Amino acid sequence: MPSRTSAKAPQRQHQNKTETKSLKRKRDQEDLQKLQDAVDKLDLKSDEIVKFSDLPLSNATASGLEASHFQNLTDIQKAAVPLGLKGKDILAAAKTGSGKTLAFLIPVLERLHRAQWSEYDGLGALIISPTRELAVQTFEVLRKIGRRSPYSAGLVIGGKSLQDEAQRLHRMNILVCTPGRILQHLDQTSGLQTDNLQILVLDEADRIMDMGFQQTVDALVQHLPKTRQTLLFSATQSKRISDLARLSLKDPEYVSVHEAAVAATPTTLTQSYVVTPLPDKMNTLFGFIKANKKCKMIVFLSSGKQVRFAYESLRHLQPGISLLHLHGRQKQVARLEITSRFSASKYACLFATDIVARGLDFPAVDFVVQVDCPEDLDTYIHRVGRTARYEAKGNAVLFLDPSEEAGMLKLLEQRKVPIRKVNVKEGKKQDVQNSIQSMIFSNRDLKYLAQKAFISYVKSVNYNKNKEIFNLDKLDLDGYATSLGLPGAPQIKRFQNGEDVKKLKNASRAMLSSDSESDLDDDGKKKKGEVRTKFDKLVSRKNQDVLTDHYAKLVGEDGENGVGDDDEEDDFLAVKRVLKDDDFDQAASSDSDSDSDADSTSPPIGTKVLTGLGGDAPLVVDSKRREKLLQSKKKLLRFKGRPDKVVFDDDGTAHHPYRIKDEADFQRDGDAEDQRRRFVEGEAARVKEADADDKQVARERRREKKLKRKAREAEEAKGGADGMPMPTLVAGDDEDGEDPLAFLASLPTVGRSGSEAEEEDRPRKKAKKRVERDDGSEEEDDDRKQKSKKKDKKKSKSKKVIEVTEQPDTLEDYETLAAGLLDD
Ligand SMILES: Nc1ncnc2c1ncn2[C@@H]1O[C@H](COP(=O)(O)OP(=O)(O)OP(=O)(O)O)[C@@H](O)[C@H]1O
Repeated sequence: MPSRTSAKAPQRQHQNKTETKSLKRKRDQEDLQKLQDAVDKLDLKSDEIVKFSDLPLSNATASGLEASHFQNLTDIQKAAVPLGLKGKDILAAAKTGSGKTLAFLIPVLERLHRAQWSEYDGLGALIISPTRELAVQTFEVLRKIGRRSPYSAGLVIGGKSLQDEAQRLHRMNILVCTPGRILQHLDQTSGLQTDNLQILVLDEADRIMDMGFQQTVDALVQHLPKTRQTLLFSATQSKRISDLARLSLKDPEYVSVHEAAVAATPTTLTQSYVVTPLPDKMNTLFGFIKANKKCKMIVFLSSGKQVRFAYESLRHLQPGISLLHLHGRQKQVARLEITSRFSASKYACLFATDIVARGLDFPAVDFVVQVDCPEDLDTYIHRVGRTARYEAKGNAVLFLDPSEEAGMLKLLEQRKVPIRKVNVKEGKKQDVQNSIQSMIFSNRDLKYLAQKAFISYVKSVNYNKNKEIFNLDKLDLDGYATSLGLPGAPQIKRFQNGEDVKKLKNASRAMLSSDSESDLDDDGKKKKGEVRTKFDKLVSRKNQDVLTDHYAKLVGEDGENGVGDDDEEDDFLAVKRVLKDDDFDQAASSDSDSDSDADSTSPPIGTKVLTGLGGDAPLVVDSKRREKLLQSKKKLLRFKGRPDKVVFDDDGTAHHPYRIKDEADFQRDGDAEDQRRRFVEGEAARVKEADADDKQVARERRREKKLKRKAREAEEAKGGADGMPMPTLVAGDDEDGEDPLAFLASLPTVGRSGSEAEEEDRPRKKAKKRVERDDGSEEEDDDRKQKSKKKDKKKSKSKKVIEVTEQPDTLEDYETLAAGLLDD
C-alpha cells in the first residue's frame, strides 16, 4: 500500500503544477482583457492623467518606469502616450528636452505586451534614429524602462560584420537602429522577418524624412507591413503631406503641445548672440572658453575639419578645461568613448559637428556655443536644445559675422526664438592668432588641418542657399585664413575666370604680397639690412606644397588621426597640386593625355590654386589624386608585358614552375608510353600515401573532439547540479564558445525565472498539447519526463542566449558591442 501512495505522489504533484499554470494563464488573460478595456475607455481629453500610475499600463512597464524614477508625465507624454496606447498613428512635435523618448517607448512596450509578444514572434518594433549616438541613448532608455519586460532588444548601428549581426537579429523583438544599417539587413539578412511588425518609430522624424535619408527610408518602408502603427517624433516636426504618404500613415493624429507657446525653445534657456567678425572667431572662442572654465559646454562648428582644427590648435594653448572633440569621421569606439566621457564630466568643452545636435541628452550642459552659424533654424533649435533640458536651466551663445546678423535675426524672429545681443568684454578677449601661426609653422599636420578647415568652411557657406546670411562676398576670407595661422587665403577657382586663372597659375611667386616680394632678391633670399620674421620666411618659402612627403604618407589613412581623402571636397573646392616631374613619376605622364587635370598650365574646373603661398609653381591639391594614381597604375600594367610565374625552391631560388625536357634526354629515358605509365603509377602511389595520412589526421581530430565534448558534458552536468548557469552557445559560435555578439542582447526577463518563465513564454498551442497528454500511465510518464528534461535542457540553452547575455554597461562593453555591431 505505501508504495502505491508514494508512486502516485509525483503524478499528483505534476497535476497540481499544471493546474496552477493553467490558472495563472487564465488570470493573465483576464488581466490583459481588463487592460485592453481600460485603454479603450481612456479619455484622451482627461486632465486626470498626471502620473504614470494613472495610465493603463502593464505591470512590467509600470514597474520599469517606477524603478527608473519616472513619476509625472511631461506635456508631450500626456498628449502622446494615451494616443499611442490606443494604437493611433502619431506625428508629434514638442520642444527639445521635453521627454519625447518616453512618449514613444511606452507605447512600443505596451503594444507588444497587449499583442502577447514572445521571443518566438520575431521583430515587433523598429525604432529608427538618425545618428548612432542617439540610437545608443534610446537603447539605454529602453533598457531602463523595459527592465521588467520580457522582450529581447538589439542595437543595430553598423560598424562591423553584417553576418555576425545577422545571426542574432532574428531573435530580437525590438530593434533600435540607424536607417542605413537596418536597410542593409532587411535587404540581405534572410532571418530578419518584418511581416509581423507591430510598430515603427521614427525619432527626429523630420531629419530621417529629409533629403539625406530619403532613398533609404523609402526602401526601408517597402519591407514593412502596412498594418503597423507608426509614430513620428521631433522637436521640429514637418507636416508635409508627401512624408505622410511615403509612410502610409493612417489618419495620423498631430500632437503639438508647444505650438501656442511664446518661444520655440525651452523657457529655461537664455539665448544670446555676439557679433564677431570671422577673423576674430578663434580669439573670441578662446576668450569665452577661458572665461568659463568651471562649466560644461558644447561648441558647434560646421564641419569635422573645423572641429579638428579648433580642437588641435586650442588644446595646445591649454585653456584650463578639458577639451574633447566629436565628429562623424572618428572611429565608432572613439565616438562612444567621447560621448560617455563628456556625459560623465563636470567641466568640459566638447567641440562637435551637428552629429550631436539632435536628441542627445548630455546631463547638466551649461553652455551651447555656436561658433559657425547653423545651416538653418531647425539646426539652431536642436543645437541649443542640448542645454536647458527637462526642467534644467541653460545658456546658448551664437557667434555671428556682421554680414550674418540681419538675416539670422530675421529667421530667429520668424520662428519665435527670443535672443539678445551681448558684447564681448574687451578685457576678456584673447589674441591667439600669433600662437596659432607659430604652431602652424612648426607643425605641418596642423597647417594641413588649417587649410582643410578653411576649405570646408568656405564650402559650407557657399553651399548654403540662404544668401541673406551665407554670403562669401561679404566675408573677410583672407583675414579668416590668417586667423587660422595660414600665410594667405587660398583663392577659389570658381570665382576666377579666364585670364585671372592663368595669371594666378603663372605668377605663383608674384602672388605673394608685393611687400614680401620686394624683400627678396632674385634668388628669393633676404635683401641686405631687411629683418625677416619666421612668418615672412614661411610665406616666402618655395615649397609651400600642402602635399608634403609627410602628408603623402598620411593620404589614404582614415579615421581619427589620418588626414586622408575627403569625400566631401570633390566639388568646386577640390584643389589640386601640379605634380612635380618626379612626383608619382609615370603616373602623371600616363594620365596627361586623358586627364588634363595633371597639366600644370590649365587647371580644370573644380581646381583650386593656392595663392599667396610662394613657390615656383602654383600649388594645387587634388583630393582625387589617389584614385587617379591607382587608375594610372592600372594603365601602367599594360606596358609591363605578361607576368612571369615563378616558384621558389628550398634555397629561395626562383624557377619557372614547368621546365620542358630536352628532346634527346626524353628519348634516352625510354618509350613515351612506358614513361607515361611510370609517371601515373608513381603519382598514384604518392596520392595513396597522402590519403592515408589525411585519414589518420581526420581520425585523430574526431577523437579529440569527442573527448572534448564528453568533458564538456560532464562539466555541464556538474554545473547544472550546482545550480550554475550553463555556458551559452548560439549557432555560429566558434569552438571555444565565445559569443561574438553577446552584447546584442535582451531586456532581461525579470519577475519570472527559470522554467516558469519559459513555460509562460512558450507558444500557448504547445502548452495546450502538453496539458492534454498529462493523464498518461506511470511508465509513459517517466519516459516523457526524461524526454521533456532533454527538451528543457535544449530550450534552456537556446533561451539563455536571450536571458544570460549582459547588456553593455561600461565602455569596454560598448567596445565589445562595437566589435560586433557597428557603422552605416
Ligand atoms: N516624465 C519625466 N519625468 C522626469 N524626467 C523626464 C521625464 N521624461 C523625460 N525626462 C527626462 O528629460 C530629459 C529629456 O528627455 P528626452 O531626451 O526624451 O527629450 P526629447 O524631447 O527627446 O529631447 P530632444 O528633442 O532633444 O530629442 C531626459 O533626461 C529624461 O530622462
